[in-house]
Amino acid sequence: MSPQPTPPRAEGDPAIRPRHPSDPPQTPPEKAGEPLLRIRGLGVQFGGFHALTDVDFDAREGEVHFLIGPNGAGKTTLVDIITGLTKPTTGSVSFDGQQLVGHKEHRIVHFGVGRTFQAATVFEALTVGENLDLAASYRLGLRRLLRQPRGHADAVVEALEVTGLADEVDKSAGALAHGQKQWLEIGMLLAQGPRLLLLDEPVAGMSPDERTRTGELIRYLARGRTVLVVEHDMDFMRRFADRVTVLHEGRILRADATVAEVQADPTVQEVYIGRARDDRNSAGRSGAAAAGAPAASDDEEAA
Ligand SMILES: Nc1ncnc2c1ncn2[C@@H]1O[C@H](COP(=O)(O)OP(=O)(O)OP(=O)(O)O)[C@@H](O)[C@H]1O
Repeated sequence: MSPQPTPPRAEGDPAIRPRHPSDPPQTPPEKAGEPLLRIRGLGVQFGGFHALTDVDFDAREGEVHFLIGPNGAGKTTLVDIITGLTKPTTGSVSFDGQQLVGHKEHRIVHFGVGRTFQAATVFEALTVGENLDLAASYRLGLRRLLRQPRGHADAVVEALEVTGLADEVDKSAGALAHGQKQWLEIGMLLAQGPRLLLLDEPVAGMSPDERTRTGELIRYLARGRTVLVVEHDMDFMRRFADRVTVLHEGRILRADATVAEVQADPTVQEVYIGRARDDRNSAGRSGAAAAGAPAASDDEEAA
C-alpha cells in the first residue's frame, strides 16, 4: 500500500490555504519598483532553430508567476537559461541586479536561484532528513555545516514542517509516495535558501488532493521569495497564480498578466484551442493520445 501523504503542517495558515471566492484579489503587493528577475531581449538558437526570440520577462518578490504555453513553446529552455544550463544567443538575465548569463549553474544556485525538474531528483537511498541536510549543506558549505549544532539546520526544520514530511524524516526517500517525493524536492530547494524558485511542472502525475497541497505549499514559498511555475494544468494555474506569462513558439504571447486577463485573451485561447484541435486531429489519424493538450479541454471550457 502506498503511504498516505501528510498534509503540510501550516495548513491553518491563511497565507497558504487555497484561495476562497471572498478573498481579496491576488495582485502581488509590489507592482512598482525593480523586479527581482528581469529578462531582456533573450534569444537562443539550437543549430538554425530559434527556440526563444526576443523574450522580455519580469517577476517580482512575493509573487507566484506561472509560465504557460503549448508543448515546445520554450518554457523549459527559458528556465534552463535562467539557471545557467543553457547559454542564450542574445539578451540578459538580471537577478536582484546580478547578471546571470555567463555564470555556471552552481554559482547561480549560490546567488539564490533554485529549480526543480519535471521528474523529482531526490536521493532515493537516503532518508528524507539526509536529503534535506545535504541540500542545506550545498549553500552553507562544509565548514559551516560541521560547526552546526547537533540536529537539523533551521532551514531543514522549516522544510520538514511546510512540506508535511516531518513524520517521514527517517524514512528513505525511495519509499515516499509520488507527491511526497515532489514535496521533498521542493523542500530541498527551500533548504538551500533561494529567493527565486523555478518549479517545472510540479503537479504532473499528482492526485487532485496532492495538487491542492502543492498549491498551498507554493503560496507559502512565495512569502518573501519569487516562485516561477512552468505548468500545463490550467485549473492549477487559475487557483494559484498571481501573474501569468504565455509563451508560444519561442515568443512572448502575453506578458505579466492576471489570470483573468489571460483567460479573456482571444489570442491565447486560439493558441490553446487551435493546438487542441490539431492534437485531436492527429490523434484521430494516428490513434495516439493527444499528448500535447493536457489542459486543452479546460481552456475550451474557459473560452
Ligand atoms: N538542446 C536542444 N537542442 C535542440 N533543440 C532543443 C533543445 N532544447 C530544446 N529544444 C527545442 O526547443 C523548443 C522548445 O523546447 P522546450 O522544452 O523549451 O519547450 P517547452 O515549452 O518546455 O515544452 P514542454 O511543455 O513540452 O516541456 C522545442 O522545439 C525543442 O525541441
